[in-house]
Amino acid sequence: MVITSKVIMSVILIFGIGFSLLFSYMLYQSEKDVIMAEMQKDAERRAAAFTLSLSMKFEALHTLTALFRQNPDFSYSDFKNEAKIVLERHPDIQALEWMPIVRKEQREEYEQHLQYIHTGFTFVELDDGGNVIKAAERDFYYPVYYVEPYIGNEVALGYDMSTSAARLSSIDRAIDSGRESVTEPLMLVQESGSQTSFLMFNPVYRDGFVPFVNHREFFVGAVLGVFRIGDLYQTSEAGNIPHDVKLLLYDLTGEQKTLLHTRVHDEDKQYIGEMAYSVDIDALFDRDWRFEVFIADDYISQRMSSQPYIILILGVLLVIASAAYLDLIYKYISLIKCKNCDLQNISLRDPLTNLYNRRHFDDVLKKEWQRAIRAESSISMLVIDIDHFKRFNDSFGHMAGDLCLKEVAKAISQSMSRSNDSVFRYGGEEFAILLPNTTDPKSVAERCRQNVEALGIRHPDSVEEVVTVSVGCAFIRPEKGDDHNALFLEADRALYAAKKAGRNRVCEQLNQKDNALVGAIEFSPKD
Ligand SMILES: Nc1nc2c(ncn2[C@@H]2O[C@H](COP(=O)(O)OP(=O)(O)OP(=O)(O)O)[C@@H](O)[C@H]2O)c(=O)[nH]1
Repeated sequence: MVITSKVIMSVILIFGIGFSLLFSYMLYQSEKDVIMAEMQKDAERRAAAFTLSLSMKFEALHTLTALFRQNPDFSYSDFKNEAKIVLERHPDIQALEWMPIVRKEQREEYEQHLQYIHTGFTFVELDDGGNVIKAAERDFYYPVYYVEPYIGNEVALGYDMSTSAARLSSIDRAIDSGRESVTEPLMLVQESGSQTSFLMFNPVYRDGFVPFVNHREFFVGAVLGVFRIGDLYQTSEAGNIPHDVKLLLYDLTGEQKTLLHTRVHDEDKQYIGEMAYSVDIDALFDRDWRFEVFIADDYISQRMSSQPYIILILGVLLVIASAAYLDLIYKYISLIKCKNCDLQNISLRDPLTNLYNRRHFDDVLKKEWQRAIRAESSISMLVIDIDHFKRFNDSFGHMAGDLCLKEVAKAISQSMSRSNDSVFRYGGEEFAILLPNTTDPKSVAERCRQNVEALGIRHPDSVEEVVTVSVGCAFIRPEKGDDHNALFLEADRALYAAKKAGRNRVCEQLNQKDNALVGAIEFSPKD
């Protein structure tokens, strides 16, 4: 199979561009992986910062709780002083509160006790419409008794937490476990905006110890911290997020997934719906919180370097340049080959008639001779000579003689019907024709003779008054060891016979070994 330059070029282009694409895609992927890994590291760092910030606030709450555990009869002013110190360091805590357990019979005493600071103080609850009303009578109360800062949390003072299921379940957990407990996300009674909050209860027992059993019997109250999630989020390092990242904080405790807070820098951006990364917050005791990170559509493209594209463009250009260069080389080589062919062709042809020359005749005869031996086929030869050409030259001059030679050559060439028949200018006004695989050269010879005569080139010194040719032909089925010159000699002998018989005729030398007619001469129908 001959592989053309176009096929090679196509293969180079397809593979080269394919490899460039593959390589730049791999580079793109690895850069993308690095960007995603950095995003994950960043999310983890923010989650860690948020966790640390929460832990520090809880730690501060513990300090305040410790004071109550030492002295459960801590006064309001002592509480305010201690709480102020904590709040100075943690201004993002919404409020610090003391919530005693008050039995039915103690309610009046408790209410009166605080009325000297807050006139008209009473235990309160919310009605179905969310209005603050006086707390109904019940066996015991969990009222917000001390609150700091008071400003901004006025509504919370006296609020009976036992009326809120979310708060009550957290208080119960704290009492029974002797440990701090965090509520589910809820709306504060003092909330003026739409932020979600949570409370943290630190239980305090009589004598300051956490009892082994009967926790409820010894429970005297709880120190609690009130936290607005948005404020915590904003003040921690987690709040400072890049433009193209959206951070969502969820509570996953139980079966529900509750959105606690969203942090987004640029609301107008389009964020990919699928979560890019999530990281758990593990500072919240019995609650499972999680950050989920979403990235903008252009998050990766904006961080991506132009390297993969440069590699792709350079790769494609290099491949195209290589293919073009190769194409040039191919063209150059074929040009040289062509020139060589032309030169070779020139060296094989006769410049006057453009027929093959004598040198080439010898080569072709040897080859055809061998081929005929191998194929056990016949080979025929015609030898054609213009009649009285000397006279023609003498009458019309050498130049007219040349023109006549050209016309005769053309007429002879056009008499050939097979593509593998070859016409040669054997020398002077003599032509030789090789007819491979042919046993009847006489018909071709006769056609040549007639075609030349039909040219009608005027020849006053010829019998027919036009230029004619005499043709000698022969055929042979050569065998190994036979001399290839024999065929020409036989045809030439026939030509001699044709000349001798009066010219303008075909004469065949019957030379077949099979029918033993060697040496016999047979003339064309002209005679
Ligand atoms: N114009 C021209 N004449 C040529 C060329 N080659 C050979 N001749 C002439 O052809 C003539 C051949 O003459 P002869 O060999 O005597 O044969 P003839 O005159 O054709 O006579 P017969 O062959 O016996 O019919 C010579 O005069 C050559 O000069 C050529 O290339 N151009």
